[in-house]
Amino acid sequence: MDIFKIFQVEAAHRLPNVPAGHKCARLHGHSFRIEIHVSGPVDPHAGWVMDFADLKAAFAPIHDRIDHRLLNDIPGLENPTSENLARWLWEALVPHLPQLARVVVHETCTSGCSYAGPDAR
Ligand SMILES: Nc1nc2c(c(=O)[nH]1)N=C([C@H](O)[C@H](O)COP(=O)(O)OP(=O)(O)OP(=O)(O)O)CN2
Ligand SMILES: [Zn+2]
Repeated sequence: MDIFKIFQVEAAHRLPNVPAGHKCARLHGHSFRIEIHVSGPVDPHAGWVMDFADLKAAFAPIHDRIDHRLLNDIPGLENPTSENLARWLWEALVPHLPQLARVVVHETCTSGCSYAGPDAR
């Protein structure tokens, strides 16, 4: 079964590799909505895959690294597209959360990215 928790991150970015004149080359900010999904069996006694609180605790140090930051300043996020942010989040989180199944980055209300790890297409 797959469970998830949603986190809100306020952050600024600019995209350095877009074509000349692209609006996203300018510094701007987003209220990123980030879904962290884990999957596994439902423990028959607890009745859950894992405690949502443990999921929140695993994400907390990463939230601190990106919230109210300029993403371009963070090593590995020099080109902070949704795709690169999703991959960066995966790599930061998976050592602490081996049940990680998917990272979804909602950059705006209408745009985002879903990443299920390097073994998925
Ligand atoms: N594949 C990607 N394309 C774009 C990314 C990205 O990370 N991956 N990022 C941007 C910009 O950062 C921009 O902030 C978001 O783009 P967009 O969805 O075009 O933003 P709008 O709010 O203008 O969208 P509308 O729904 O058209 O109003 C650009 N592209
Ligand atoms: Zn943007």
